[in-house]
Amino acid sequence: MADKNETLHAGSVAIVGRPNVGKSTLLNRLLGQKLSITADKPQITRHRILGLVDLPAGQIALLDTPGIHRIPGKRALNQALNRTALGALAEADLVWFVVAADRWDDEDEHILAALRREGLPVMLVVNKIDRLRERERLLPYLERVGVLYDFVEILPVSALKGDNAQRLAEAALKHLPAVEERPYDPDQLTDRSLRFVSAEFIREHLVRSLGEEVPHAAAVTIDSFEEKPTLTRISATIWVERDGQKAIVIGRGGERLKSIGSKARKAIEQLLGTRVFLELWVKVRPGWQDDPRFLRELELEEPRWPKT
Ligand SMILES: Nc1nc2c(ncn2[C@@H]2O[C@H](COP(=O)(O)OP(=O)(O)OP(=O)(O)O)[C@@H](O)[C@H]2O)c(=O)[nH]1
Repeated sequence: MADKNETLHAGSVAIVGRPNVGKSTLLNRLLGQKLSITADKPQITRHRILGLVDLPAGQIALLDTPGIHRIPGKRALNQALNRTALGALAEADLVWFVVAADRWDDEDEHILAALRREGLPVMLVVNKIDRLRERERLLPYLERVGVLYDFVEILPVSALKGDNAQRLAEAALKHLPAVEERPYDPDQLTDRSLRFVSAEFIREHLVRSLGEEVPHAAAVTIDSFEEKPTLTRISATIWVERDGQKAIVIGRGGERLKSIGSKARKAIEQLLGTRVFLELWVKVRPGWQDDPRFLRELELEEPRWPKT
């Protein structure tokens, strides 16, 4: 229950923005823990990931979403990513529209047009302020973009360094519905299974260790996941579209696959709090990005948040 004098607020906030703008980094920063995968390559987030932020004044169900592309192209995967991102808006009470402090382009414009159509309250989150070499450029930028929409608030932040991140969460709460009680279990981090998050951590290290082309052609599924008190045994498959990509992922003498496995294992051990035995396989599945059944296997269908 809320204290007598304190009003609790709770609700969902969708984090939207173009690819690579820092949405997942912001989610992880506010959770104080890694949940959503990040990389220095666009379009890494493929799912709607929910992370729960529990604060003294309330709770925020943060919805991280795939970067929205202006022109998604013909591939079923890309279209599904855009649908997922825009679909999160239907669940949201408030939107964080994330843009970069040093750039505003057509893709931002396109997303803003979609937000206008939805008519939800929108906070403009101007990220990566740590990258600005000349700080005096920030104010004119904020003035210029601030008039493009009736934003409920505009906040410059650095998701990477943490500047203003806490203020952003506190400011968002004020725009969420007042509630009698905390709707979520404060100990619950996400609506995703540990199995799902583990597959994502493997994909993160895969993406990080490869060049530009293969990451988008790669997917990860978990074949088995056996939890024991001190050891978790995981067997997973990395799917690619062509034999050449399989060879790249495995690397000379299996070195690359070994390194991906070792980094992913450490990340999963942190998440699970147990030792992890991780077995990785690489298999070819031509055209998986256009195979709706396989996309469903990858959980591109959204789960529902289990209310407590
Ligand atoms: N300098 C700086 N870099 C940042 C900041 N926030 C994120 N980044 C970097 O930007 C890159 C992309 O970050 P992500 O969080 O993966 O971006 P995203 O918007 O989730 O990307 P998509 O999955 O493509 O939608 C990573 O290399 C981050 O480390 C920031 O505040 N400052």
